[in-house]
Amino acid sequence: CFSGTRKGNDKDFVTSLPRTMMELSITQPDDWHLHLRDGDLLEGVIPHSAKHFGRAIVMPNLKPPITTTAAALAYRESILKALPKDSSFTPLMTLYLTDMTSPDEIKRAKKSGAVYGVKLYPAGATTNSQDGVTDLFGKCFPVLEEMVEQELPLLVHGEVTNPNVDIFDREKVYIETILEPLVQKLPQLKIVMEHITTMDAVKFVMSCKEGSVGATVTPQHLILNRNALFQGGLQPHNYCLPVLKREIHRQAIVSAVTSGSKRFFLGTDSAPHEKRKKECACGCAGIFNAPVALSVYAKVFEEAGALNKLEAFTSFNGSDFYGLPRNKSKLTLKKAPWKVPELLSFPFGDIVPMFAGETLEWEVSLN
Ligand SMILES: NC(=O)N[C@@H](CC(=O)O)C(=O)O
Ligand SMILES: [Zn+2]
Ligand SMILES: [Zn+2]
Repeated sequence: CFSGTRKGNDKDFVTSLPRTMMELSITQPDDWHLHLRDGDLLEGVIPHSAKHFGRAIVMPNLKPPITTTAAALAYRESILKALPKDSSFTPLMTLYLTDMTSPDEIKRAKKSGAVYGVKLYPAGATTNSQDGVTDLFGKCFPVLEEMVEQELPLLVHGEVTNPNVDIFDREKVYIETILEPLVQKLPQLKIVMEHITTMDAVKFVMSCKEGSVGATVTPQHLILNRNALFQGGLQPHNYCLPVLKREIHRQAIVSAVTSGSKRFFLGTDSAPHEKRKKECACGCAGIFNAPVALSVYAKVFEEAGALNKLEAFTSFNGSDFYGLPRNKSKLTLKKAPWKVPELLSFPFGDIVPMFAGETLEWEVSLN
């Protein structure tokens, strides 16, 4: 049971008035890894992120990808236009790194004030990564050096694409063959290892200098293991990349984030695809978790007995890593059951959210 009062003391953020009405007041979270898409899909999904999160690092893997500052600025405008009227949600833009990206583009990106990171997709690793990097050290080194100069972090989808490497080992091999050498060669480069899925990633991040290498962690990689892909039949809505891993890896990630380490922060990797593109032969990778993400994180921290560490993970560590001010506003999480919709229907089609139709225990209460 929890004790404390809501107001008066910053540390007393948990209240247990009646036992059934447990509430947690936290600084408004940010989402440091988000896919907002574009067009109709953007308009459909953005309210779900804007409702809970103050800011988000917006991934650039559109078709075509956001490879220039000009494209990032235009994308930012379309995001702002798609926002609900009273929303103060702030999109933080990223550039999609290619073999052809120039150091000048990095300078422009920084100068724009709108771009907060450069995203590295190994070519072929994930959704819309076909224009990604084929040879990081051979083709992108001058750009990486310019990023050090401009203090722009490299955001990494850390998986090798070699078909001979087992899909469950792709993150580990990426760390060994790319990330460890990269940190050796360019120790001043800030790196975010995105959506980590293995104990190997936890160890790697912990082995680096705090503040120079961080990691985002998704709800799915904290609460599901790879059994969830096949439970009672093939489960396309639990399919994302990097793919879910063994239970021991999930436990290592839970330990890392609930330890209170500043190196790990919230990044949902909410990645909507239409239902018909998930429930088909050759379904897309990506889980639409924006509506449930905060509920899931709260449950994971509660089960680890670490609710007192939740706020740092959701609302402090990411902004501190990026060198941005923490949010000022607050958000309340209430321990109360709520049912996740089975389906979100839009004029253009349907989207199935993570945990569709299930009852979750923590509800975001919007005052
Ligand atoms: N995570 C996913 O499975 N999919 C993401 C891409 C990504 O983050 O790798 C997407 O854009 O759909
Ligand atoms: Zn990715
Ligand atoms: Zn992603």
